[in-house]
Amino acid sequence: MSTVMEIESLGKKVFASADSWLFRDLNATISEPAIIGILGKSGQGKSTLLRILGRLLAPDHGTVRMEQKAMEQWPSALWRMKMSYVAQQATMLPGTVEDNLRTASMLHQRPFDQQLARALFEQLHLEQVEWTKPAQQLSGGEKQRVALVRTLLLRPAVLLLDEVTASLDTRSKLATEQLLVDLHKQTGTTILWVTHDLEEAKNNCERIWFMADHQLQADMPSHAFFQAPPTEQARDFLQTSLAQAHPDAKEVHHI
Ligand SMILES: Nc1ncnc2c1ncn2[C@@H]1O[C@H](COP(=O)(O)OP(=O)(O)OP(=O)(O)O)[C@@H](O)[C@H]1O
Repeated sequence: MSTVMEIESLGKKVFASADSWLFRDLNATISEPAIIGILGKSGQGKSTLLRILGRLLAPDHGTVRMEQKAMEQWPSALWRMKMSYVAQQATMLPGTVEDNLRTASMLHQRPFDQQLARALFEQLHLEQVEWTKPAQQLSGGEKQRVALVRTLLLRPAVLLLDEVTASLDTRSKLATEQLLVDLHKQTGTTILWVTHDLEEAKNNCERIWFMADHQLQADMPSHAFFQAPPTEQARDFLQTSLAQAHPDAKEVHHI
């Protein structure tokens, strides 16, 4: 099987700054389909990385290869269909829920798979949502899940998820996590999953990428990362995140 993705010396400068890098010299190879959690403090460039991978932003250095072909050699629409970004703040297109579902497929010249859309709605507890409803009237959590379904209908090889469970209640969050894990198992979809929820990363991700100090500091199996965080920043990050999640705990070693 060919490599899923290679990231080569990728860099992005801080806005309008000639020599300050948000991250630089980022290298990683995803040699087989996986669910990878991307962790790091706020402002490390996790969303920016996903947006570059999804070709919504250009890098200032380096490139990304998919199927051994550099991103510049791909038509951008085809790249975006194969490697698709789902934003934290879901943006609904004008029109109804059904318009939203159909438009994404239409734009990418894919037949609209109504059966799959219905099945995904059911799995994500969206079956009560009328397809004739104006999409702008959905709640934040409904928009987030509809945006995910809209993207899944394109059957991307790589899903780039930016805190997609952040505005969901527990039941919807667990259903979404289960759907993503099942999808990976059944179809071999690779998932790059930015999250601030350590339990979510620990329970669902096989590998962890940890971003700190303008670099990808760790790329390792999830259990190893949580059991023995490899750098001081990683240890601090886990301690701080756990202390925030469990303010009553006296001392937290690792989860
Ligand atoms: N297009 C861009 N070019 C350069 N810098 C950017 C760009 N977009 C965002 N930034 C800056 O990069 C920094 C990191 O933003 P980003 O949202 O990628 O971090 P993050 O790690 O995902 O943070 P959070 O966990 O809070 O979502 C911010 O200071 C932001 O202003």
